[in-house]
Amino acid sequence: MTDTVIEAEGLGLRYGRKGAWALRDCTFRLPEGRICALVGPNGAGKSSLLAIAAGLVPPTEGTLRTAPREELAYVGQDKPLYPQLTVEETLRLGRELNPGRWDPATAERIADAGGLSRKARIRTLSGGQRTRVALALALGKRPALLLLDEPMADLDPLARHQLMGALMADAAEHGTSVVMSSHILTELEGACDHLLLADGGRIRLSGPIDEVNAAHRLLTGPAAASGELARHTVVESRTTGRTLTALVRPGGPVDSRTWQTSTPSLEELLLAHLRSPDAPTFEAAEVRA
Ligand SMILES: Nc1ncnc2c1ncn2[C@@H]1O[C@H](COP(=O)(O)OP(=O)(O)OP(=O)(O)O)[C@@H](O)[C@H]1O
Repeated sequence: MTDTVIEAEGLGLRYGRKGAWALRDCTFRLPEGRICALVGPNGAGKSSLLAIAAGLVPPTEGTLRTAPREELAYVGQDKPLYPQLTVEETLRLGRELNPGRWDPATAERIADAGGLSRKARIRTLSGGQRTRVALALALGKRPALLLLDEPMADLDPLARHQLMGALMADAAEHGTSVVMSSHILTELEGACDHLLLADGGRIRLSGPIDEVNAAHRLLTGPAAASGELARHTVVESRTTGRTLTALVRPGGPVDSRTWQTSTPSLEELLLAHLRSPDAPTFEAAEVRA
């Protein structure tokens, strides 16, 4: 089994003693070196999970084991930078705070690619420019695990594309594990190789994207044959006139005389799960404990 960079067991979090559970019964494993997409609707618990992994919030119940703090970098939604410092001073601070780890070339490459003046004060930067400086600081730390909470939300499409490319190249070169939450599926598809779907505080899909995809099929066939679906795990099924379309996890061979089958796109797969909150969870064989 590959080494594990995050292992959560029965993880739960509630804010305040009487608050609702933001996370509940989360058990999953993330193998080292993956680029993991953490997706889910608003309020699913993505930020809460990342905050626990970053050591910012203790879980209310259960455990999460991960890399030691000095090997973690976290970029949250509110990028806490010192407004009065310049870009250059901020990077210098990064070096001072991470003795023995700091990689100035990487940090400067990420910051400079945005055309930022190193003399510019943080308070004069736009939201997207601050994001770039925060990512430069995070990558300059040479982390074993990079935790990113909606990192690209305030970047323009060109900057997003460029920064995502730089991030992926850097992670591949150094074998960095990355967990990245986002609502922009196109940003994740192609860039990520591992998936965690959070929904209602639970993890509903977990595993390598290839394996998650391969476990699902989209079936189209006559509505009258709906009884045949009983042998499969049905995530979602919809009937339009006499035609039935279903997203299933096949429990055996699918009869090709009755059903047209195709592999769902990542988006189809995620949307079908989100529309069907009661569909059984899926954990790829590779990440089962
Ligand atoms: N500081 C807080 N105090 C109280 N409740 C909170 C706090 N932060 C989050 N919550 C609650 O915890 C739940 C999970 O929130 P969280 O921010 O982790 O979700 P999310 O998946 O990151 O959402 P989004 O996509 O909107 O950023 C929500 O119901 C939210 O209202």
